[in-house]
Amino acid sequence: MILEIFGFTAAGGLLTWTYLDRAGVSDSAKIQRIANNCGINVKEDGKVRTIQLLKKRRISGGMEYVYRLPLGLSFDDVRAKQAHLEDGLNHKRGILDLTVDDLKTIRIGGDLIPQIKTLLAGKKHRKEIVMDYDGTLRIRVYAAPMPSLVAFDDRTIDACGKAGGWLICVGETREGTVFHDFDQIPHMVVAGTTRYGKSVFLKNVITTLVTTKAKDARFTLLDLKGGLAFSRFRDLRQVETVAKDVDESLAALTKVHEEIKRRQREFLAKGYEDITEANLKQRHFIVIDEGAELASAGETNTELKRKKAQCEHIVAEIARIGGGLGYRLIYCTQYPTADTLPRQAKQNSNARVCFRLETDVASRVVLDETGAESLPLIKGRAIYRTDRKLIVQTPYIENAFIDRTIRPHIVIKAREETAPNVGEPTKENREARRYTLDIS
Ligand SMILES: Nc1ncnc2c1ncn2[C@@H]1O[C@H](COP(=O)(O)OP(=O)(O)OP(=O)(O)O)[C@@H](O)[C@H]1O
Repeated sequence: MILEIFGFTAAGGLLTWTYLDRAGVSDSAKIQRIANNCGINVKEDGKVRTIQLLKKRRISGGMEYVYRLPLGLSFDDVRAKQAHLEDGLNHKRGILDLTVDDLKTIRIGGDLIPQIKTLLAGKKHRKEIVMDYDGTLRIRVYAAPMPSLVAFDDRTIDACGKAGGWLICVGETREGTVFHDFDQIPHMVVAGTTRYGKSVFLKNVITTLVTTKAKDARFTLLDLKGGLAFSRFRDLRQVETVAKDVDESLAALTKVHEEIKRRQREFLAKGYEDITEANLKQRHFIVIDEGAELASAGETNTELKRKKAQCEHIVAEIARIGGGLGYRLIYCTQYPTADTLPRQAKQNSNARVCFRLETDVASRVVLDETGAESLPLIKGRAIYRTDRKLIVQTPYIENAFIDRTIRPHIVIKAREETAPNVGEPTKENREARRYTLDIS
């Protein structure tokens, strides 16, 4: 039960509540007033014109208001005032999400005021708004915020497995769970400022696919943040490499590139158009975190610059031709700029998962529009952009859960201790490569 109150007064130990069932009416009037007061308007022929309400409807968890924008006002102008709209809608008002069971916890014989204060403290919500523009301005007002924590558990993996395809769970929206199918959209860009959930999201993806596609998934993991985030996956049967620096990344990418070229020749010779026609079940994921470390622009060391440029070239090739051949690129960065997000990777990645970013410029680099800079300061909150744009709370996966889940897939691997050279083995690098048996 959602009770909306205009405030409560405690008089003589009694609490007076005003119950309201016409939130929609008052919110539309408020939006109009806030719009006028905070400058969501333009002047035309001496008259002030603002947004004009066309219609409204109930939606799950709130109301949607549809407006016509006056000529000369852009969606960005309105979005810049999102905080004004939200604060205005929450002015002197709170939403209490109380259940009958909550009320039953109050001990009538006890001191009522402290009990009620404690109960209300945990139950007060702010209204949240979400805005969209599709020729008309849509403002959705939700009575309660989205969940700020969604747990990743066995049910998350089961839901992906049961649905078939190469599904992973992107997160929860207000309307339900959103999945991404890597066979429908092969490549993905993941971006977001530090500590908002990129690595956790990548771990969600790997853990899911290792479990649901145990036989067919393969991974090349480039962990340029020092190898810490992906090291737990190192000994999985499905994992080819965990590269930790530019040299190791170049070696791993070169190997993938050679495979791609080989497969391309094979498909050409056999007349297959793509992986589906070739009826190959295997998919090879190349996961790069942090992509900016491979950017050659700005690198002052000549040798390193050359290696990074080679890496960039291969990443672009994977993005351009890899999809149809069964290769999937997941490119992750916290510093999205034209230099750190290669054009081919971006153009060929029709899925973007974008956590909060510092600026609207960075948001445009990733999403081609602003928005990521105004996501709330909530870890795991992201925009999932395909042909549509959804705000999701990505699931939080615990390392202990990952370790338990992937344990059956761990194998004994011969680990290469040094791989100084890339490409065809020479006498020197054959000698330099030694292997140790790693028993985990
Ligand atoms: N989906 C989530 N739900 C709730 N909390 C999360 C979620 N994802 C991440 N967090 C929290 O945020 C912390 C940082 O997450 P993560 O390591 O994924 O950040 P990151 O974006 O990869 O940061 P960096 O770029 O600095 O490596 C986690 O340790 C966890 O506490």
